[in-house]
Amino acid sequence: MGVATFIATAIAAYRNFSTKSFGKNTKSAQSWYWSKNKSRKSEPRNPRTRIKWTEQQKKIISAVSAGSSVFITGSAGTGKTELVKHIIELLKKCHSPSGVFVTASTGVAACAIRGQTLHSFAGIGYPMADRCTLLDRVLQNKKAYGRWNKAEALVIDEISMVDAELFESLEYIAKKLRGGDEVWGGIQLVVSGDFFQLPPVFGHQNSSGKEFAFEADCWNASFDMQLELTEIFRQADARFVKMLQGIRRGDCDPQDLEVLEQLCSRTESDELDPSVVQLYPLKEDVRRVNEMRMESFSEAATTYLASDSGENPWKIQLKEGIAPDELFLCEGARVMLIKNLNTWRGLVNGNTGIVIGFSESEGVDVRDICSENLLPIVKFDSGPTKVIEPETWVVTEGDTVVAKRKQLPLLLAWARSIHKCQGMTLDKLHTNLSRSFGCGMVYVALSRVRSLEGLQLSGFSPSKIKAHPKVLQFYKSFACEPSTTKGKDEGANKIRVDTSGLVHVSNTTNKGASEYHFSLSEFISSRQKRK
Ligand SMILES: Nc1ncnc2c1ncn2[C@@H]1O[C@H](COP(=O)(O)OP(=O)(O)OP(=O)(O)O)[C@@H](O)[C@H]1O
Repeated sequence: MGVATFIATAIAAYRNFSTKSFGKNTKSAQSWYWSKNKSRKSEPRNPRTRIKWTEQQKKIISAVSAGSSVFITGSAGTGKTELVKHIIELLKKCHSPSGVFVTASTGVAACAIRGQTLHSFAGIGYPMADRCTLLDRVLQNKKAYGRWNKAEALVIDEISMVDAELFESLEYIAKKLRGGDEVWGGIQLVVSGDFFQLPPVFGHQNSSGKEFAFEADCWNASFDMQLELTEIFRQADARFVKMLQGIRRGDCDPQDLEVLEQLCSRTESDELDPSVVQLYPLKEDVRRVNEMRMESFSEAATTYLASDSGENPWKIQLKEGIAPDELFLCEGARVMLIKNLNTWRGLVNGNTGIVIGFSESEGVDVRDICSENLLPIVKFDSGPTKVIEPETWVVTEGDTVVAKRKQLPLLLAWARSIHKCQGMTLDKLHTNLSRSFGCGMVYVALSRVRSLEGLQLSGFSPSKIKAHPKVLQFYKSFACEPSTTKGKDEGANKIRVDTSGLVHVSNTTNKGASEYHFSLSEFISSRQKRK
């Protein structure tokens, strides 16, 4: 009881502290274009302080405060990353800050939580090898050895892209280096991600046929608690949430399929709106579309070259992160914000807008990234207009900043790859899924957008919706459905397309269940006839 009260008081004190430390930054407010008579005094407090944690999120916060290792999972937009960011601060208060290591499976995800990639934290080098070789490499790497010994807590975000072999090897290394029999050598683990999203990039089966991290022998022993967050914040429309839940599990019922087909035909008949972010499965399509759009402008572009400090391999991670090495902008360029600047005014990661001009940089000298010392003025689709100043991305090792990148928090936004959109929230998107491959890709693409109204589709076919059978099996242990989902409609057809392209239509009523099988072409032509 005493401990619980202490923890509750500590959390409350921490929240109070973090509330006070927010909203102090008036620097960015200076570059606002104020609407007439608006007093800066009326500027509302940063709403990040207004996040009201759900009971599930609170449960996780309490468990972490009590020293438990947790696995946080849940659909896209359930607040995993938001929660992880809060937990990182909490861990730094529970442990010594230098003993808390923040990592993610990819550079983009790592930069989003101000951490480093799991690979670079571990110091295991390349190429992948058996666990004994990896351990040898760490032993020869003084800094990596130091990190493993110093670690009191380890955060791993976007776990879906970490394979079983890596997870097992890291646990082995932790145990060997730190001595004793405790799993992960006693390190408190906070792991987050959704296995229905993108699988490991170089996902290969090890000799025992394992792919996903949850297949690692040590997976269950690694956690005191595994919890699936079920309240979705990104989308409010129950119909869209239900559709996304089906797609996440590799299903799509006839009504949803009809909606998706309508979205496709609407897009085909419309000229592609350049204000809409285009998501592509392949990088080459992203590059082609962005370059093509930039070339259509006659004026010369202003160049912004990222300014990096620190040493390799940390600097290399920044290159793999979200802020680009080079950014070419001109009036009319479509851009997307890649940092939260002011949540209250809707200037958050993923917001899109258009460059309407450039302003001589007065307060801030930006000659290190732009020889012309110019800053772009962006008119955001959500309304506000703002001069965009450079931001800094850091790689931290424990509490030490080991590399920094200074760049504008903008990307050309006509097109983007699905792999680099994980974690994003978009108002409008167009996704061309004709070259979609593998499991989870359709789900990741579609779940970025807030509403069906903001979604345009092309190249879609039901066979692109894929969920890995092992992932489906794994999630059977998390029994509950998202709370905004109304649950399975009794008597409604459920459609599943298997990897061979065979369509399975099942119908479950309280009188029993039936299942029918069609080839994809039979299924599509029968649906066209129905129309
Ligand atoms: N308790 C909460 N109350 C209100 N909004 C929340 C809460 N938790 C998270 N959010 C908001 O929900 C949105 C989605 O959160 P977040 O990006 O953390 O989701 P995620 O589960 O990590 O998604 P993804 O799997 O797509 O990366 C964010 O705008 C976040 O601020």
